[in-house]
Amino acid sequence: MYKNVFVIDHPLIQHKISLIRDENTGSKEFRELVEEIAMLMAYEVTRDLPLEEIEVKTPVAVAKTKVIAGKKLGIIPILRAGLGMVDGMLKLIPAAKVGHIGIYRDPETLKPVEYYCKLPSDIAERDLIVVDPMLATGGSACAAIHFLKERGAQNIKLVNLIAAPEGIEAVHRDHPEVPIYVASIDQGLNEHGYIVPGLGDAGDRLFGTK
Ligand SMILES: O=P(O)(O)OC[C@H]1O[C@H](OP(=O)(O)OP(=O)(O)O)[C@H](O)[C@@H]1O
Ligand SMILES: O=c1cc[nH]c(=O)[nH]1
Ligand SMILES: [Mg+2]
Repeated sequence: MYKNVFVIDHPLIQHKISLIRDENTGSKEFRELVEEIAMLMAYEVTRDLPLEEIEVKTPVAVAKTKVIAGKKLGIIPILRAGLGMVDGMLKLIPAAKVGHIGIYRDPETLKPVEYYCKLPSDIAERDLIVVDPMLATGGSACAAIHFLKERGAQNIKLVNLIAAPEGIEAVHRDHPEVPIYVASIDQGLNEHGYIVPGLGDAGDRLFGTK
């Protein structure tokens, strides 16, 4: 439907997305599920990593076999809610470095407000995976990607669990080359800028606030 958007419809991911949508799912289970979904999504998001051939001596013979070709990766969670996806991603790509960008959405204006940034020093040489469970208006993701580009990042992917069409369109408008990986594209936004049906406030549900 959208160009450069990958909806990951694996049954395990879809099942777990249904569980985190449920308002009766508590913080402990919500956190565990977000981590698991992030790990499963990492499998798809890393599908295009380049390989190189090496030789490995097995107990029987020398095998010509493949390993990932030394790509440097970075995982960039948008705080707070993006933190919930980091450990799941790191389980599959443990050598990745992690850079944090703190952004919250002003509840009145819905505009992103930046409050923290700590990135690996070689950010410009890394392929970056920006993670945040929710893509609503797209303001936070667009700001984070803009911030990374200002610091030299050239190869950026965005990974969200649930996206609204408005957010996808905003990212496409501002950063058309950035592929977006999502588990669901929902109906849209309500008058408070929440994704419908969505799952509510991902940060609050992860950390038990509000
Ligand atoms: O696409 P947008 O309209 O910008 O909305 C999405 C943002 O809103 C949420 O963060 P929130 O502002 O609730 O901060 P938090 O993670 O600290 O709870 C979410 O985790 C995204 O970062
Ligand atoms: O539905 C939404 C929208 C923005 N942020 C969230 O956590 N949830
Ligand atoms: Mg929040």
